[in-house]
Amino acid sequence: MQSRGGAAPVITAQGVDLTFQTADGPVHALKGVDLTINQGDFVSFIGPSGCGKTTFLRTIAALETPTGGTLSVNGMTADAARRARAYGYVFQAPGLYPWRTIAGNISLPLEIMGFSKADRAERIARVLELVDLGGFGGKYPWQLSGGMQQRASIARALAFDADILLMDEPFGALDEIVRDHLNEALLELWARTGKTIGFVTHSIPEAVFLSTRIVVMSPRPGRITDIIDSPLPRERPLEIRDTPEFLAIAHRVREGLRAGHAYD
Ligand SMILES: Nc1ncnc2c1ncn2[C@@H]1O[C@H](COP(=O)(O)OP(=O)(O)OP(=O)(O)O)[C@@H](O)[C@H]1O
Repeated sequence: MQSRGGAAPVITAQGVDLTFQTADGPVHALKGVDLTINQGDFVSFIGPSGCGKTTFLRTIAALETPTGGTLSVNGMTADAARRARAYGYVFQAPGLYPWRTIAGNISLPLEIMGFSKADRAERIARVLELVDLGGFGGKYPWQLSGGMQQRASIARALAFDADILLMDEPFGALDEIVRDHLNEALLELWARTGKTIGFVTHSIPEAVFLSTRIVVMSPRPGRITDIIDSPLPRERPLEIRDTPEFLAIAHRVREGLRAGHAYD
């Protein structure tokens, strides 16, 4: 098995297939996906558009149902894990309600889940600190920069303290400097909380900088073509991106992407 260092498997996919039936015929979004994600792993999914990255993340979150294979999340079916609120999900766009303050946005899922007012206040304060937005709870989304809004959406996903965080290209729309800053902040948050993270990205440096494992995918059908266990230490300053070790992993990812790319 792929279990390493004694860490428990949290997400296990075996032969996962997902075929969408469309008016133009079947689309094989995922084909024979085998993957084990262990407790505390930071796993990035990288690959060209249409290789099934988002579909796989959505399948883990039970937002899509596989048409074949088995998938287990925290020892349950993905659907049971969703009902047990096993994960927080961060979408590509922050998706904050403009008529609610930042604290009000973070509060919303907690209200739906029935947390008491005092418990909500305590959780909101804690997650705002975690994403470095202490003091911004009373602001409205439009009063914050894009990077701050995305941090607020991460805080919302963290507020009910699930062990798993699923993030679908959360920093894709941000400029490089902001992205660098958020990458560092995310690593810090991951180190502090010990969460298991699944992260979709198009960026090779981002995948290599953040991950303990990099999953390279290829389209038509969407499948895994390489899984790279990173030899980099967990504590990573941005300068690590200039080291030969970093560049060697980036090279392997690039080669994997090139091999699976159809250029059409
Ligand atoms: N609900 C759906 N119905 C039909 N086809 C779908 C649906 N969702 C995704 N697909 C198709 O499945 C394939 C995989 O899509 P997916 O969004 O997972 O790719 P991706 O790797 O995340 O791409 P991107 O990087 O562009 O976000 C694509 O061909 C897409 O068109």
